Amino acid sequence: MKQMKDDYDKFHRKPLQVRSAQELLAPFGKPGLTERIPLQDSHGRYLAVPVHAPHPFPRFRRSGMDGYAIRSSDTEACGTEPVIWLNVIDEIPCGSVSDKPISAGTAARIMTGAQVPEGADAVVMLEMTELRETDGQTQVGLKRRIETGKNITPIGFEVQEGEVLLRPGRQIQAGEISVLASFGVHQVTVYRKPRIAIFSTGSELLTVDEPLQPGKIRNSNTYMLASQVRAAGGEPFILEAVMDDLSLAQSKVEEAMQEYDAVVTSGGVSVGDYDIMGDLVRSDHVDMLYNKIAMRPGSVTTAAVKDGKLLFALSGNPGACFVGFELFVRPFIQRTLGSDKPYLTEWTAVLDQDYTKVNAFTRYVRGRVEVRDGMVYAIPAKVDESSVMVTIKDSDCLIVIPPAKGVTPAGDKVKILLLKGSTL
Ligand SMILES: Nc1nc2c(c(=O)[nH]1)N[C@H]1C(S)=C(S)[C@@H](COP(=O)(O)OP(=O)(O)OC[C@H]3O[C@@H](n4cnc5c(N)ncnc54)[C@H](O)[C@@H]3O)O[C@H]1N2
Ligand code: MOO
Ligand SMILES: [Mg+2]
Repeated sequence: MKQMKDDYDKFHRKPLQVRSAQELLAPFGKPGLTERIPLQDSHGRYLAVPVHAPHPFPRFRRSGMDGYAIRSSDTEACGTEPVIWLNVIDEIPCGSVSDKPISAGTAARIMTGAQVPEGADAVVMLEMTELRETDGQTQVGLKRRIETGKNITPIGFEVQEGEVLLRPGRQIQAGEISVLASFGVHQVTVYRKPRIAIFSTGSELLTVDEPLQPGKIRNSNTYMLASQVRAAGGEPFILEAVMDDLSLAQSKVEEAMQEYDAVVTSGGVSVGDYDIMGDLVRSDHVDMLYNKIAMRPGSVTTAAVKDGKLLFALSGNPGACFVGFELFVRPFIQRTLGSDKPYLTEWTAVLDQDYTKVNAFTRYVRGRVEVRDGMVYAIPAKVDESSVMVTIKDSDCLIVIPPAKGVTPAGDKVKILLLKGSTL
Protein backbone atom coordinates (compact mmCIF):
# COMPACT_ATOMS: atom_id res chain seq x y z
CA MET A 1 0.00 0.00 0.00
CA LYS A 2 2.79 2.37 0.99
CA GLN A 3 4.73 1.38 -2.13
CA MET A 4 1.70 2.29 -4.23
CA LYS A 5 1.33 5.67 -2.53
CA ASP A 6 5.08 6.34 -2.99
CA ASP A 7 4.94 5.37 -6.64
CA TYR A 8 1.89 7.57 -7.16
CA ASP A 9 3.75 10.57 -5.66
CA LYS A 10 6.84 9.84 -7.72
CA PHE A 11 5.07 9.62 -11.03
CA HIS A 12 2.42 12.31 -10.64
CA ARG A 13 4.59 15.32 -10.72
CA LYS A 14 3.36 18.71 -11.77
CA PRO A 15 5.67 20.16 -14.43
CA LEU A 16 6.51 23.82 -14.07
CA GLN A 17 7.59 26.02 -16.94
CA VAL A 18 11.26 27.06 -16.75
CA ARG A 19 10.32 30.71 -16.29
CA SER A 20 7.89 29.89 -13.45
CA ALA A 21 10.53 27.85 -11.66
CA GLN A 22 13.03 30.68 -12.08
CA GLU A 23 10.50 33.12 -10.63
CA LEU A 24 9.87 30.81 -7.70
CA LEU A 25 13.61 30.79 -6.94
CA ALA A 26 14.18 34.51 -7.45
CA PRO A 27 13.27 35.71 -3.92
CA PHE A 28 15.94 33.43 -2.40
CA GLY A 29 18.80 35.09 -4.24
CA LYS A 30 19.49 38.36 -2.46
CA PRO A 31 22.76 40.28 -2.50
CA GLY A 32 24.62 38.92 0.47
CA LEU A 33 27.44 39.80 2.80
CA THR A 34 30.27 41.99 1.66
CA GLU A 35 34.02 41.99 2.17
CA ARG A 36 36.87 44.36 1.48
CA ILE A 37 39.64 43.01 -0.69
CA PRO A 38 42.76 44.52 -2.26
CA LEU A 39 42.23 46.02 -5.70
CA GLN A 40 44.67 43.58 -7.27
CA ASP A 41 42.56 40.63 -6.11
CA SER A 42 39.27 42.07 -7.32
CA HIS A 43 39.20 40.83 -10.94
CA GLY A 44 35.97 38.96 -11.63
CA ARG A 45 34.35 39.97 -8.34
CA TYR A 46 31.12 41.96 -8.02
CA LEU A 47 31.06 45.47 -6.57
CA ALA A 48 28.89 45.91 -3.49
CA VAL A 49 28.98 49.71 -3.24
CA PRO A 50 28.66 52.45 -5.81
CA VAL A 51 31.82 54.23 -6.88
CA HIS A 52 31.53 58.01 -7.22
CA ALA A 53 34.25 60.20 -8.64
CA PRO A 54 35.82 62.11 -5.72
CA HIS A 55 37.44 64.47 -8.21
CA PRO A 56 37.21 65.28 -11.90
CA PHE A 57 39.31 63.22 -14.28
CA PRO A 58 41.70 64.37 -15.46
CA ARG A 59 42.19 66.58 -12.44
CA PHE A 60 44.48 69.07 -14.17
CA ARG A 61 44.85 70.34 -17.70
CA ARG A 62 46.97 67.60 -19.22
CA SER A 63 49.32 67.82 -22.15
CA GLY A 64 48.51 65.25 -24.82
CA MET A 65 51.87 65.60 -26.58
CA ASP A 66 55.55 66.07 -26.00
CA GLY A 67 56.15 69.64 -27.17
CA TYR A 68 55.77 73.23 -26.05
CA ALA A 69 53.05 74.87 -23.97
CA ILE A 70 52.26 78.20 -25.60
CA ARG A 71 49.65 80.94 -25.92
CA SER A 72 47.78 80.30 -29.16
CA SER A 73 47.48 84.06 -29.72
CA ASP A 74 51.27 84.15 -30.18
CA THR A 75 50.86 82.07 -33.36
CA GLU A 76 48.43 84.48 -35.00
CA ALA A 77 51.33 86.09 -36.86
CA CYS A 78 52.25 82.74 -38.45
CA GLY A 79 51.62 83.03 -42.13
CA THR A 80 52.71 86.65 -42.29
CA GLU A 81 56.09 85.83 -40.74
CA PRO A 82 57.95 82.67 -41.74
CA VAL A 83 58.82 81.70 -38.15
CA ILE A 84 57.60 82.98 -34.77
CA TRP A 85 60.21 82.69 -32.02
CA LEU A 86 59.20 82.26 -28.35
CA ASN A 87 61.52 82.27 -25.33
CA VAL A 88 61.59 78.89 -23.63
CA ILE A 89 61.25 79.68 -19.90
CA ASP A 90 60.83 76.25 -18.31
CA GLU A 91 60.91 72.49 -18.86
CA ILE A 92 58.04 70.47 -17.38
CA PRO A 93 58.50 66.72 -17.04
CA CYS A 94 55.48 64.52 -16.24
CA GLY A 95 54.69 64.75 -12.53
CA SER A 96 56.09 68.27 -12.10
CA VAL A 97 54.16 71.50 -11.81
CA SER A 98 55.69 74.65 -13.26
CA ASP A 99 55.56 77.85 -11.22
CA LYS A 100 56.32 79.99 -14.26
CA PRO A 101 53.17 81.20 -15.99
CA ILE A 102 53.33 81.53 -19.74
CA SER A 103 52.99 85.12 -20.92
CA ALA A 104 53.06 86.56 -24.44
CA GLY A 105 56.25 85.62 -26.25
CA THR A 106 57.15 82.69 -23.97
CA ALA A 107 56.76 78.91 -24.02
CA ALA A 108 57.63 75.94 -21.80
CA ARG A 109 58.92 72.62 -22.99
CA ILE A 110 56.41 70.04 -21.76
CA MET A 111 56.01 66.26 -21.80
CA THR A 112 52.93 64.13 -22.50
CA GLY A 113 50.85 63.82 -19.32
CA ALA A 114 52.34 66.86 -17.58
CA GLN A 115 50.21 69.65 -16.14
CA VAL A 116 49.92 72.54 -18.58
CA PRO A 117 51.27 75.73 -16.95
CA GLU A 118 49.09 78.73 -16.24
CA GLY A 119 48.76 81.15 -19.09
CA ALA A 120 49.25 78.49 -21.77
CA ASP A 121 46.20 77.46 -23.80
CA ALA A 122 47.75 75.09 -26.34
CA VAL A 123 50.55 72.60 -26.78
CA VAL A 124 52.41 72.37 -30.04
CA MET A 125 54.01 69.04 -30.79
CA LEU A 126 57.76 68.75 -30.87
CA GLU A 127 57.87 67.72 -34.54
CA MET A 128 56.31 71.06 -35.57
CA THR A 129 59.00 73.15 -33.92
CA GLU A 130 62.61 74.15 -34.34
CA LEU A 131 65.09 75.43 -31.76
CA ARG A 132 67.75 78.11 -31.62
CA GLU A 133 69.96 79.73 -29.04
CA THR A 134 70.08 83.59 -29.03
CA ASP A 135 72.25 85.37 -26.44
CA GLY A 136 72.12 82.35 -24.13
CA GLN A 137 68.30 82.20 -24.42
CA THR A 138 66.73 79.10 -25.90
CA GLN A 139 63.96 79.92 -28.36
CA VAL A 140 61.38 77.72 -30.03
CA GLY A 141 60.30 78.50 -33.56
CA LEU A 142 56.75 77.89 -34.87
CA LYS A 143 55.61 78.07 -38.46
CA ARG A 144 51.91 77.27 -38.22
CA ARG A 145 48.95 78.67 -36.39
CA ILE A 146 47.82 76.65 -33.38
CA GLU A 147 44.24 76.87 -32.21
CA THR A 148 43.20 77.36 -28.60
CA GLY A 149 42.98 74.11 -26.64
CA LYS A 150 45.12 72.13 -29.10
CA ASN A 151 46.66 69.03 -27.44
CA ILE A 152 45.31 69.94 -23.98
CA THR A 153 42.89 67.56 -22.28
CA PRO A 154 40.59 69.77 -20.20
CA ILE A 155 39.80 69.13 -16.52
CA GLY A 156 36.91 66.63 -16.19
CA PHE A 157 37.12 65.60 -19.88
CA GLU A 158 36.44 61.95 -18.94
CA VAL A 159 34.64 62.24 -15.63
CA GLN A 160 33.01 65.04 -13.66
CA GLU A 161 33.40 65.23 -9.89
CA GLY A 162 30.63 63.34 -8.08
CA GLU A 163 29.63 61.28 -11.13
CA VAL A 164 28.49 57.72 -10.39
CA LEU A 165 30.95 55.55 -12.26
CA LEU A 166 30.13 52.03 -11.14
CA ARG A 167 27.02 50.64 -9.52
CA PRO A 168 26.68 47.69 -7.13
CA GLY A 169 26.42 44.37 -8.93
CA ARG A 170 28.90 45.40 -11.60
CA GLN A 171 31.48 42.74 -12.35
CA ILE A 172 35.02 44.00 -12.02
CA GLN A 173 37.13 43.54 -15.12
CA ALA A 174 40.00 45.46 -16.69
CA GLY A 175 38.02 48.65 -17.40
CA GLU A 176 36.48 48.74 -13.92
CA ILE A 177 39.86 48.08 -12.31
CA SER A 178 41.28 51.03 -14.20
CA VAL A 179 38.49 53.27 -12.85
CA LEU A 180 38.99 52.03 -9.28
CA ALA A 181 42.74 52.54 -9.46
CA SER A 182 42.38 56.01 -10.98
CA PHE A 183 40.20 57.11 -8.07
CA GLY A 184 42.37 55.57 -5.37
CA VAL A 185 40.05 52.70 -4.43
CA HIS A 186 42.78 50.33 -3.29
CA GLN A 187 40.47 48.31 -1.05
CA VAL A 188 37.33 47.28 -2.92
CA THR A 189 34.05 46.39 -1.23
CA VAL A 190 32.65 43.39 -3.06
CA TYR A 191 29.96 40.84 -2.41
CA ARG A 192 31.27 37.76 -0.70
CA LYS A 193 31.16 34.81 -3.06
CA PRO A 194 28.23 32.58 -2.14
CA ARG A 195 29.54 29.31 -0.69
CA ILE A 196 27.99 26.49 -2.62
CA ALA A 197 28.24 22.90 -1.40
CA ILE A 198 28.30 20.27 -4.12
CA PHE A 199 27.85 16.60 -3.76
CA SER A 200 26.85 13.83 -6.05
CA THR A 201 24.74 10.86 -5.14
CA GLY A 202 25.16 7.44 -6.64
CA SER A 203 26.48 4.06 -5.51
CA GLU A 204 28.13 3.75 -8.93
CA LEU A 205 30.44 6.71 -8.42
CA LEU A 206 34.20 6.45 -8.06
CA THR A 207 36.48 9.33 -7.23
CA VAL A 208 38.50 10.61 -10.18
CA ASP A 209 41.70 8.98 -8.94
CA GLU A 210 40.21 5.53 -8.44
CA PRO A 211 40.76 2.75 -10.98
CA LEU A 212 37.62 1.71 -12.84
CA GLN A 213 35.58 -1.17 -11.47
CA PRO A 214 32.84 -3.19 -13.17
CA GLY A 215 29.58 -1.27 -13.44
CA LYS A 216 31.05 1.86 -11.93
CA ILE A 217 31.91 5.26 -13.40
CA ARG A 218 33.96 8.17 -12.23
CA ASN A 219 32.16 11.11 -10.72
CA SER A 220 32.33 13.88 -13.31
CA ASN A 221 29.29 15.96 -12.32
CA THR A 222 30.81 17.19 -9.07
CA TYR A 223 33.80 18.69 -10.87
CA MET A 224 31.73 20.02 -13.73
CA LEU A 225 29.40 21.72 -11.21
CA ALA A 226 32.32 23.16 -9.25
CA SER A 227 33.58 24.71 -12.46
CA GLN A 228 30.12 26.09 -13.24
CA VAL A 229 29.86 27.54 -9.71
CA ARG A 230 33.19 29.31 -10.21
CA ALA A 231 32.18 30.66 -13.60
CA ALA A 232 28.93 31.97 -12.12
CA GLY A 233 30.85 33.85 -9.41
CA GLY A 234 30.43 31.49 -6.46
CA GLU A 235 32.85 29.50 -4.33
CA PRO A 236 32.39 25.75 -4.68
CA PHE A 237 32.90 23.34 -1.82
CA ILE A 238 33.25 19.79 -3.02
CA LEU A 239 31.84 17.27 -0.58
CA GLU A 240 32.29 13.55 -0.81
CA ALA A 241 29.77 11.75 -3.00
CA VAL A 242 27.19 9.72 -1.13
CA MET A 243 25.84 6.25 -1.82
CA ASP A 244 22.19 5.85 -2.72
CA ASP A 245 21.14 5.69 0.90
CA LEU A 246 18.32 7.99 1.96
CA SER A 247 19.24 8.51 5.59
CA LEU A 248 22.90 9.08 4.73
CA ALA A 249 21.98 11.60 2.05
CA GLN A 250 19.53 13.25 4.43
CA SER A 251 22.10 13.85 7.12
CA LYS A 252 24.63 15.11 4.53
CA VAL A 253 22.07 17.51 3.05
CA GLU A 254 21.09 18.83 6.49
CA GLU A 255 24.70 19.36 7.52
CA ALA A 256 25.55 21.07 4.24
CA MET A 257 22.47 23.28 4.31
CA GLN A 258 23.46 24.58 7.73
CA GLU A 259 27.00 25.32 6.75
CA TYR A 260 26.75 26.68 3.19
CA ASP A 261 24.67 29.29 1.38
CA ALA A 262 23.13 26.69 -0.93
CA VAL A 263 23.54 23.02 -1.73
CA VAL A 264 23.70 21.50 -5.21
CA THR A 265 23.40 17.75 -5.62
CA SER A 266 23.39 15.59 -8.70
CA GLY A 267 21.60 12.32 -9.26
CA GLY A 268 18.73 10.39 -7.78
CA VAL A 269 15.83 12.65 -8.68
CA SER A 270 13.98 10.41 -11.11
CA VAL A 271 11.58 7.57 -10.38
CA GLY A 272 14.02 4.69 -9.85
CA ASP A 273 14.07 2.61 -6.68
CA TYR A 274 17.32 4.21 -5.57
CA ASP A 275 16.46 7.77 -6.59
CA ILE A 276 16.83 8.94 -3.03
CA MET A 277 16.99 12.69 -3.63
CA GLY A 278 13.50 12.48 -5.10
CA ASP A 279 12.35 10.77 -1.90
CA LEU A 280 14.21 13.26 0.25
CA VAL A 281 12.53 16.32 -1.21
CA ARG A 282 9.11 14.70 -0.85
CA SER A 283 9.81 14.07 2.85
CA ASP A 284 8.98 16.67 5.48
CA HIS A 285 12.64 17.47 6.13
CA VAL A 286 12.55 20.13 3.45
CA ASP A 287 9.86 22.06 1.57
CA MET A 288 9.80 21.04 -2.06
CA LEU A 289 9.50 23.88 -4.56
CA TYR A 290 9.23 21.69 -7.65
CA ASN A 291 10.29 18.27 -8.89
CA LYS A 292 9.42 18.50 -12.55
CA ILE A 293 10.18 21.11 -15.16
CA ALA A 294 8.69 21.24 -18.62
CA MET A 295 12.09 20.98 -20.26
CA ARG A 296 14.49 18.51 -21.78
CA PRO A 297 17.07 17.58 -20.65
CA GLY A 298 16.48 17.80 -16.94
CA SER A 299 12.75 17.25 -16.70
CA VAL A 300 13.20 15.86 -13.20
CA THR A 301 15.23 18.84 -12.00
CA THR A 302 14.18 19.47 -8.43
CA ALA A 303 14.49 22.20 -5.81
CA ALA A 304 13.59 22.48 -2.17
CA VAL A 305 14.03 24.96 0.63
CA LYS A 306 14.92 24.63 4.31
CA ASP A 307 15.31 27.54 6.71
CA GLY A 308 15.38 29.94 3.80
CA LYS A 309 18.20 28.10 2.02
CA LEU A 310 17.96 26.37 -1.31
CA LEU A 311 18.70 22.79 -2.19
CA PHE A 312 19.12 22.29 -5.93
CA ALA A 313 18.76 18.60 -6.65
CA LEU A 314 19.88 18.28 -10.25
CA SER A 315 19.59 15.26 -12.42
CA GLY A 316 22.47 12.77 -12.54
CA ASN A 317 22.63 12.63 -16.30
CA PRO A 318 25.52 14.97 -17.14
CA GLY A 319 23.65 16.86 -19.86
CA ALA A 320 20.65 17.46 -17.64
CA CYS A 321 22.86 18.35 -14.70
CA PHE A 322 24.70 20.95 -16.78
CA VAL A 323 21.54 22.57 -18.11
CA GLY A 324 19.81 22.48 -14.70
CA PHE A 325 22.73 24.40 -13.24
CA GLU A 326 22.78 27.06 -15.96
CA LEU A 327 19.04 27.69 -15.82
CA PHE A 328 18.47 27.61 -12.05
CA VAL A 329 21.65 27.66 -9.95
CA ARG A 330 23.57 30.23 -11.95
CA PRO A 331 20.83 32.88 -11.63
CA PHE A 332 20.73 32.29 -7.88
CA ILE A 333 24.48 32.85 -7.59
CA GLN A 334 24.31 35.89 -9.83
CA ARG A 335 21.50 37.38 -7.75
CA THR A 336 23.48 37.01 -4.54
CA LEU A 337 26.22 39.01 -6.28
CA GLY A 338 23.85 41.87 -7.02
CA SER A 339 23.73 41.19 -10.75
CA ASP A 340 20.75 42.70 -12.51
CA LYS A 341 21.19 40.25 -15.39
CA PRO A 342 21.11 36.91 -13.60
CA TYR A 343 20.04 34.84 -16.60
CA LEU A 344 22.10 33.66 -19.54
CA THR A 345 22.27 36.18 -22.36
CA GLU A 346 19.61 35.51 -24.95
CA TRP A 347 20.11 35.97 -28.70
CA THR A 348 18.13 35.10 -31.77
CA ALA A 349 19.80 32.83 -34.31
CA VAL A 350 19.00 30.93 -37.47
CA LEU A 351 18.80 27.19 -36.93
CA ASP A 352 21.51 25.71 -39.12
CA GLN A 353 20.16 22.17 -39.46
CA ASP A 354 16.78 20.50 -39.09
CA TYR A 355 16.07 19.54 -35.52
CA THR A 356 14.15 16.31 -35.70
CA LYS A 357 13.41 15.33 -32.11
CA VAL A 358 9.79 15.91 -31.25
CA ASN A 359 8.86 16.89 -27.76
CA ALA A 360 6.07 18.03 -25.53
CA PHE A 361 8.61 19.96 -23.46
CA THR A 362 10.90 22.82 -24.43
CA ARG A 363 14.34 21.52 -25.35
CA TYR A 364 17.62 23.17 -24.43
CA VAL A 365 19.87 21.72 -27.07
CA ARG A 366 23.62 22.04 -26.84
CA GLY A 367 25.07 23.81 -29.81
CA ARG A 368 27.63 26.00 -31.40
CA VAL A 369 27.22 29.59 -32.51
CA GLU A 370 28.65 30.63 -35.84
CA VAL A 371 28.47 34.03 -37.50
CA ARG A 372 28.41 33.87 -41.30
CA ASP A 373 27.87 36.94 -43.48
CA GLY A 374 26.72 38.85 -40.43
CA MET A 375 24.03 36.26 -39.56
CA VAL A 376 24.09 34.27 -36.33
CA TYR A 377 23.62 30.54 -36.87
CA ALA A 378 23.01 27.92 -34.20
CA ILE A 379 24.37 24.46 -34.93
CA PRO A 380 22.93 21.70 -32.74
CA ALA A 381 25.40 19.16 -31.35
CA LYS A 382 25.25 15.83 -33.19
CA VAL A 383 24.62 13.95 -29.97
CA ASP A 384 22.72 15.79 -27.30
CA GLU A 385 21.10 13.09 -25.20
CA SER A 386 20.80 13.94 -21.55
CA SER A 387 23.13 11.07 -20.70
CA VAL A 388 25.83 12.24 -23.10
CA MET A 389 28.72 14.02 -21.49
CA VAL A 390 31.29 14.55 -24.21
CA THR A 391 29.56 17.24 -26.31
CA ILE A 392 29.06 19.64 -23.38
CA LYS A 393 32.62 20.85 -23.92
CA ASP A 394 31.94 21.76 -27.55
CA SER A 395 28.90 23.90 -26.85
CA ASP A 396 28.82 27.64 -26.53
CA CYS A 397 25.06 27.98 -26.47
CA LEU A 398 21.82 26.24 -25.62
CA ILE A 399 19.38 26.29 -28.51
CA VAL A 400 15.83 26.68 -27.24
CA ILE A 401 13.46 24.48 -29.24
CA PRO A 402 9.87 25.08 -28.14
CA PRO A 403 7.49 22.13 -27.85
CA ALA A 404 6.87 20.97 -31.41
CA LYS A 405 4.74 18.36 -33.13
CA GLY A 406 7.16 17.94 -36.01
CA VAL A 407 10.60 18.78 -37.25
CA THR A 408 11.94 22.25 -36.50
CA PRO A 409 13.36 23.09 -39.93
CA ALA A 410 16.74 24.63 -40.72
CA GLY A 411 16.27 28.34 -41.36
CA ASP A 412 13.82 28.81 -38.48
CA LYS A 413 14.64 31.60 -36.08
CA VAL A 414 15.41 30.22 -32.66
CA LYS A 415 16.30 31.64 -29.27
CA ILE A 416 19.77 30.77 -28.03
CA LEU A 417 21.26 31.17 -24.56
CA LEU A 418 24.95 31.96 -24.54
CA LEU A 419 27.23 29.82 -22.41
CA LYS A 420 30.77 30.20 -21.06
CA GLY A 421 30.24 33.89 -20.33
CA SER A 422 30.31 34.09 -24.11
CA THR A 423 30.96 37.49 -25.61
CA LEU A 424 30.94 36.20 -29.16
N1 LIG B 1 11.26 5.20 -15.71
C1 LIG B 1 11.88 6.33 -15.97
N2 LIG B 1 13.22 6.36 -15.96
C2 LIG B 1 13.86 7.50 -16.22
C3 LIG B 1 13.14 8.66 -16.50
C4 LIG B 1 11.74 8.63 -16.50
O1 LIG B 1 11.05 9.61 -16.74
N3 LIG B 1 11.16 7.43 -16.19
N4 LIG B 1 13.82 9.82 -16.82
C5 LIG B 1 15.15 9.65 -17.38
C6 LIG B 1 15.76 10.91 -17.47
S1 LIG B 1 15.20 11.89 -18.71
C7 LIG B 1 16.77 11.28 -16.68
S2 LIG B 1 17.51 12.79 -16.94
C8 LIG B 1 17.30 10.44 -15.64
C9 LIG B 1 17.44 11.19 -14.34
O2 LIG B 1 18.07 10.38 -13.43
P1 LIG B 1 18.47 10.84 -11.98
O3 LIG B 1 18.47 12.31 -11.90
O4 LIG B 1 17.66 10.08 -11.04
O5 LIG B 1 20.00 10.44 -11.90
P2 LIG B 1 20.65 9.00 -11.58
O6 LIG B 1 19.63 7.98 -11.78
O7 LIG B 1 21.33 9.09 -10.30
O8 LIG B 1 21.73 8.96 -12.71
C10 LIG B 1 21.41 9.06 -14.06
C11 LIG B 1 22.66 8.79 -14.89
O9 LIG B 1 23.65 9.74 -14.59
C12 LIG B 1 24.85 9.12 -14.13
N5 LIG B 1 25.44 9.93 -13.06
C13 LIG B 1 24.90 10.17 -11.86
N6 LIG B 1 25.71 10.91 -11.12
C14 LIG B 1 26.79 11.17 -11.84
C15 LIG B 1 28.00 11.88 -11.60
N7 LIG B 1 28.21 12.48 -10.44
N8 LIG B 1 28.92 11.95 -12.58
C16 LIG B 1 28.69 11.34 -13.77
N9 LIG B 1 27.55 10.65 -14.07
C17 LIG B 1 26.64 10.54 -13.10
C18 LIG B 1 24.39 7.80 -13.60
O10 LIG B 1 25.41 6.87 -13.52
C19 LIG B 1 23.29 7.45 -14.57
O11 LIG B 1 23.84 6.91 -15.74
O12 LIG B 1 16.47 9.34 -15.38
C20 LIG B 1 16.00 8.67 -16.58
N10 LIG B 1 15.25 7.55 -16.20
O1 MOO C 1 15.14 14.62 -17.37
MO1 MOO C 1 16.00 13.97 -18.63
O2 MOO C 1 17.37 14.98 -18.53
O3 MOO C 1 14.81 15.00 -19.42
O4 MOO C 1 16.53 13.91 -20.23
MG1 LIG D 1 17.78 7.78 -11.32
